[in-house]
Amino acid sequence: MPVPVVSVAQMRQWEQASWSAGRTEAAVIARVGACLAAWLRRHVPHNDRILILAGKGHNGDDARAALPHLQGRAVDLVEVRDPETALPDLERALARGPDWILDGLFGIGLNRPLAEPWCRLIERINQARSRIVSVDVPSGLDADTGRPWGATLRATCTLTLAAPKQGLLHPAAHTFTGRLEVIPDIGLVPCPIQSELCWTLPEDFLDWPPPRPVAAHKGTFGHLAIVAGSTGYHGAAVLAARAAQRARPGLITLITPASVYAVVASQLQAVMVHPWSAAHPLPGRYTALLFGPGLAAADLPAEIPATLARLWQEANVPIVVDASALDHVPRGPIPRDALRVLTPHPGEAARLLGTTTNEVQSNRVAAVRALSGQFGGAWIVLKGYQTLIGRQHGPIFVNPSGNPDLAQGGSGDVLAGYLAGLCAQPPLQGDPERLIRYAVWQHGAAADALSRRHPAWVVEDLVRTLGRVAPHRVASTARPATPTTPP
Ligand SMILES: NC(=O)C1=CN([C@@H]2O[C@H](COP(=O)(O)OP(=O)(O)OC[C@H]3O[C@@H](n4cnc5c(N)ncnc54)[C@H](OP(=O)(O)O)[C@@H]3O)[C@@H](O)[C@H]2O)[C@H](O)CC1
Ligand SMILES: [K+]
Repeated sequence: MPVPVVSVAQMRQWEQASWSAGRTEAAVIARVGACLAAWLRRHVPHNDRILILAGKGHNGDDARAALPHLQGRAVDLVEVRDPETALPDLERALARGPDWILDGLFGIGLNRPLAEPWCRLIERINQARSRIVSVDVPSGLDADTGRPWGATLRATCTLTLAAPKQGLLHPAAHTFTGRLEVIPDIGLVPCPIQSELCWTLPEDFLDWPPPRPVAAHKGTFGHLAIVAGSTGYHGAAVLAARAAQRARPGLITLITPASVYAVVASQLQAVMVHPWSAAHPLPGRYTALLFGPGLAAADLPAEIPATLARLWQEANVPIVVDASALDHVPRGPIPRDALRVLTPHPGEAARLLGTTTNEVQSNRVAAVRALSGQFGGAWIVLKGYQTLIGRQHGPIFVNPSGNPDLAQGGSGDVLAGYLAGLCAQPPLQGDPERLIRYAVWQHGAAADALSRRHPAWVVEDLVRTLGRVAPHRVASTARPATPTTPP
């Protein structure tokens, strides 16, 4: 189950509900400590030195509770109840050159500006060349607003507990949180809070996609039609088709303008390729359609935008629209019960909304709502850091996977192809929300798996890795799943 994004007040409410139901603080803190240690054992090389900073509140208790689970590791603990008296101990510990710092100075209990000695201490820690892993919240950050209370630790990674705090998702907070990860199960009662924003967890996909029936054949898994590519952009069509293959629909047909037919067709084998013709039956026998990517050249056949506009308003099959094809989607109502998905990046979203990229980025949730509202309640995948998935009404899901190595031409084509390849499969069409969330998560998780192995990967590597990352439970003691070696 995805977890809600919560305010500090809501987190306190959840805490109180847990204590009222008989859960104890001591048990929760012990569990948090074990989870933090599990994360450190998984990510910190064995000979690296770890410094634990334990503050005066429960955030400090959490960090301290990791210690018993880190036997055999080089660990120092510094208690920081007062910034001035703790400074000599801190300096001694920093002189030992910790590779990692577990930050348990302040969590959601920080409720007023930090005095000068605290700010100096925090800046001193920032200057050390250690990777900082913050417990729950980077110390110094207001967990509601995402703004510093004077000074804030700059974490490489923030392990937030039970649910993300709303301030951590604020653009102003990103430089302090580093990569945001959620440790969902810390022993509280089931979350009593509902929220507009929900955070996708890898474990949401432990049982998804469902196993294939033993007697299934390629007809069981549908037939995707991709209309993509044009002069100068033929590679986008090839990438989308190859990524669609990784989703494993029964069949894929790629329809591409005659000007690039030969070059596109020569790069694909299992995918059937046809030159564009207005006479090609659409939706015909297809179980989903993808329009875009690469439909961008000035000499694009005029019937392609017209066909997209007609099908968008009439066809009963799922339609995914990406990249330059977004400009040809008609506003207004869409057929009831037919899946429609738009996958803009922030620049495309801004163009569709008649605003600026900065405006979109400053309130991404509002951009999703507005776009979906304009396009008949279609699903919107607003790409970028923490991709958002949602519609005009209902929950909006934040995707946790992916990293800056995805910022390269073609990665969007790959997402569109993979997503459409899943949309084409009748056994998966009954749960569009999970389908879209899975496609986005898998795309980011494949990038994360590649980046763990070597940073200089390219989009072609992404296509090979897509679909191979097995979802795992966060902060279990097991190692995270890594993809099998691409062929
Ligand atoms: N939410 C949960 O269900 C659980 C959270 N846990 C962890 O606990 C912290 C929150 O712990 P808490 O003890 O409430 O507060 P902190 O540890 O964040 O802060 C410690 C104290 O610091 C004081 N404070 C506040 N502002 C300042 C300031 N500007 N300068 C100096 N000191 C400040 C404040 O005490 P005061 O009496 O001085 O106001 C705080 O109490 C949460 O983030 C999780 O890590 C547990 O795991 C249990 C479950
Ligand atoms: K912290």
